[in-house]
Amino acid sequence: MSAASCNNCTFQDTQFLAGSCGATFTLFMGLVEYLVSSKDDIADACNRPGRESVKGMETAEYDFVVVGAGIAGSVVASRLSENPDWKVLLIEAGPEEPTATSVPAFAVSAVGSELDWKYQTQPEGMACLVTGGICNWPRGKMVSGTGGMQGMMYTRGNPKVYNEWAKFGNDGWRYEDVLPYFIKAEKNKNLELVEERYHGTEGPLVVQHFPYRPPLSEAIVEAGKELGYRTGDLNGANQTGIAIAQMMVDNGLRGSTSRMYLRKAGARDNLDVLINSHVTQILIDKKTNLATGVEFIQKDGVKKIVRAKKEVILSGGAIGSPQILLLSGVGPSEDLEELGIEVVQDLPVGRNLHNHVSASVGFYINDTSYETLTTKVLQEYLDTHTGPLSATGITQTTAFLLSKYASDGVPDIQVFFDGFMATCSRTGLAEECTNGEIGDCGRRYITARPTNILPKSRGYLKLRSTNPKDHPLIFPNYFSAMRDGEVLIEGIKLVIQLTETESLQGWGAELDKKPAEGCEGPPFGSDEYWQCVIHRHTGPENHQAGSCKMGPAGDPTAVVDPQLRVHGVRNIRVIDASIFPYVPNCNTIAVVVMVAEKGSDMLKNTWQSSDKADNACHKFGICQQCDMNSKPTVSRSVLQQ
Ligand SMILES: Cc1cc2nc3c(=O)[nH]c(=O)nc-3n(C[C@H](O)[C@H](O)[C@H](O)COP(=O)(O)OP(=O)(O)OC[C@H]3O[C@@H](n4cnc5c(N)ncnc54)[C@H](O)[C@@H]3O)c2cc1C
Repeated sequence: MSAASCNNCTFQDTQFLAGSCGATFTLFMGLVEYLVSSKDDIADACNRPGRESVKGMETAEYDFVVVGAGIAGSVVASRLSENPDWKVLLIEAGPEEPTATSVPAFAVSAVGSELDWKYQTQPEGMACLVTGGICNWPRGKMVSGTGGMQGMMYTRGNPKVYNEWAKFGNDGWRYEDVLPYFIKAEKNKNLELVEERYHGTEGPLVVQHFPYRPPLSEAIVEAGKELGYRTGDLNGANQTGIAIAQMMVDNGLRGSTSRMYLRKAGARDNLDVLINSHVTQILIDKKTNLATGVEFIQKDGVKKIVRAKKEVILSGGAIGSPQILLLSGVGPSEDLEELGIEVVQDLPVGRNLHNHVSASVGFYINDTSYETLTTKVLQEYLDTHTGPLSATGITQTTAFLLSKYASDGVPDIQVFFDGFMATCSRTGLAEECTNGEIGDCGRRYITARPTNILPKSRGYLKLRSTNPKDHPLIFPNYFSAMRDGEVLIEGIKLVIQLTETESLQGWGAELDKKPAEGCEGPPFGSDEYWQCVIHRHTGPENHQAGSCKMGPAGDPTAVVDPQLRVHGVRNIRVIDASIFPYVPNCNTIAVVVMVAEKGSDMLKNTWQSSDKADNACHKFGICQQCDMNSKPTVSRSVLQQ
């Protein structure tokens, strides 16, 4: 940790970059981190809202307590605090968002560091076999959440996905209902590249192309076009196609929701942001099933509680939110009883957990250029926020494709590409190759990652113990639906076709035919071979969802209702990726932000009218008991007086 300063402002800036590339690179990467963190325009120290303690917090009368300052929580806390009459507390387990996460090229560098919860799945029979069936599930533990360690790609998924959500009884979640919230959140700065009627220009979330891209990214788009795919807006009327994706980035800096929403709201007197504080449970009155606040442990180990007059909002993500509910007695009764936890409400919390799944296909290209993180590149970034450090190499190119199993024109495959990322330099010298050697770099190795984005397999999580610091037991059940593997193998074949196009042959693209470790038996390229690859070298992906599923009261698989309120418990909502009935066929952040915007409006609608009614109650001296959802039972005519 070091204190970063801007004029007279300071904050505890967590250093993670030096250790992110292995021991040989520590010195140079440490220097890079020091230089980046010293820049006031990147560190933004004066606008950091996080505090390790808040004076008078325990006696403070918060209206709302929001748990988790990740993608969703940062949006919810800033939207709620727009009402100056409401006092809002946002609690985050990790530290402030480190400065070096702002640099796009270090998109995923915090993975594996102390800023990562480092979840691991229980051994699986059909996935990640090369590591004993255990898959890594990185999740961010810092202000910005997993938003501080992700690729910044902005995609919304297919309109039909939301129409399906609504078909399950989720009124108000059709595409036409959610589109206004995608638009509300967005400030699109490349309108010339998109179909305008689907995009917003007034929201906090800046969306545009990175300032830089390596020429190969354009060649990949051309390859897609040769195969007959369209390019253009992948978030408009037609999702299928290949394009340089739009990204959440502004002025060459990562566009986390903490930077774009929370820091702007941070100066408000009615918003407190408490960091390094791990929420252990929600306080629920067992007689009334009413949530009254939360319990948490601070960094020094001291346990505290804080009260919420109106609601507790869980935005702890697809692992954190169900874990907190389970610790609070909300979950499958048989699991809770096994651990001796008193059951408040029997609900399928932690079930329906699922994720996209991918495989990696490597190929060589003719490119003798050097490592892109040189001292010159660093200087360019520090001066103008442009150049290779302001982007994620060819990872900014993506494709949404249809396998032969796709139905209704909804893409079931997304392809990501990895390479040309300006990270992990050993010396920063201009002639350094990607492997850290000095000299002739020869050919360059890049990978494509076809991903099954409409998986059918469903897993679950449950508590390991009653200790809130213990990670839950995670069982993803990858490939338990056979079709998931078949779709993925189709994706691999589509990627190979891409490399055979004139456009990529111009780069000398050549499939890496060295058999993957443990898959030497079957003939290379046969379905049997790819089966082996996907099971042994599974790409476990990072779009975990569904563990507090949204559905109407009659749905036995639902945890929250279409207003995001936990069934049968009063004054708790879940607002994050865990509420997705099923994960949309795209990267998940744009969707989480949409859910957070919509959830914030639901909270405002509930409580602004309730406040009005309360005022009317007091004015006319006729206060009555509140009903289940805390709407005062006061007659309309009184409100209209
Ligand atoms: C390597 C990687 C790359 C990715 N790339 C992309 C991409 O390019 N585009 C995209 O759209 N998506 C991407 N994603 C996915 C995306 O980051 C997540 O879907 C998104 O962050 C989920 O948002 P959330 O608000 O649900 O949870 P999170 O962002 O994870 O936020 C949850 C927050 O709650 C906090 N928390 C949890 N438990 C507690 C507790 N007990 N007490 C206090 N605080 C708690 C956490 O510390 C965290 O800050 C990527 C993810 C990863 C890991």
